[in-house]
Amino acid sequence: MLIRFTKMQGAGNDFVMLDETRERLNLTPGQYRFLADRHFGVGADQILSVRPALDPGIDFEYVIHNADGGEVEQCGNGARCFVRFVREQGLTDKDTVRVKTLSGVIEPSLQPDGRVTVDMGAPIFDLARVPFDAAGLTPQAVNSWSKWPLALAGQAQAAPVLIAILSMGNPHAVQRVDDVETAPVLETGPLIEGHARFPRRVNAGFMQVVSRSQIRLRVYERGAGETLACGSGACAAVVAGIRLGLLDARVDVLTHGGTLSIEWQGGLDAAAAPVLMTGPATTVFEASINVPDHL
Ligand SMILES: N[C@H](CCC[C@H](N)C(=O)O)C(=O)O
Repeated sequence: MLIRFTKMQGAGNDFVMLDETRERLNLTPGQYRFLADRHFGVGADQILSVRPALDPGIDFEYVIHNADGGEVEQCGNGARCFVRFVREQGLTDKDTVRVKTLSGVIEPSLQPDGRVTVDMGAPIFDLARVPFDAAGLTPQAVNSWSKWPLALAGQAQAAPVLIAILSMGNPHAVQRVDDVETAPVLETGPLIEGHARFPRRVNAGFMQVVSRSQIRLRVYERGAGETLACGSGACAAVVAGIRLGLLDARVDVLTHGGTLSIEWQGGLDAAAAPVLMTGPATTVFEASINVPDHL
């Protein structure tokens, strides 16, 4: 099947964009994996499909598949690329679009400086909705925020202590490290991602606090491995830092792929405040690829 696609990236988190507004491609998980494959396909962290909205007041639907072929609920960097894509493809003339994903509605907006701001909605702290199975675990209570030691199989080093388990529509487990460059991201990231206490697996964030307005972040993503940036992961890390009293409301998140600016006016008494993320969204190239039919 010959498929036309657009390759995009947001802070180095890269995507294959598919326009399904006129017809569904009905791809299989194996075909999504093929598109994401950096040797046999196009190469991407996620495949993002644009579909017509079915609900009034919603402009588009947005379907996200990780490189492993699994469908997921949210993708922050992808949301920024999404709005640039629908504008460049002439699918809308709006600067702000309302987009429905598996986890709800988000609103990416094109900014005059070329960056894109996304209202990512409010973080979700209810562990059952992350989901996280806390049965038998006793958190180390810190203020009103719990720290969760997470025993990892076969690891000699001490169990990492998660300072935050929350959902940005997709699941995140955040820990604080002294130096992201020496943190065991590739060793413990996969063990956290697939840990049995996360029934739908999890994105594992490693956050280094530089100042009250700057962090460095690496994320071992569910279904994609370590990416150059993770938008929803940046939101989760900043929310965690603010809740612990380590960060102010506006934080620059330095990732290997670029800088994301996150703002959250939430806190212990305003947890329902939305998280705003601003960052780049770039079109790399457009092309077509022949996707094998039986994958
Ligand atoms: N791997 C993530 C999806 C993409 C998240 C990331 N690309 C972002 O920018 O939010 C998950 O399985 O939830």
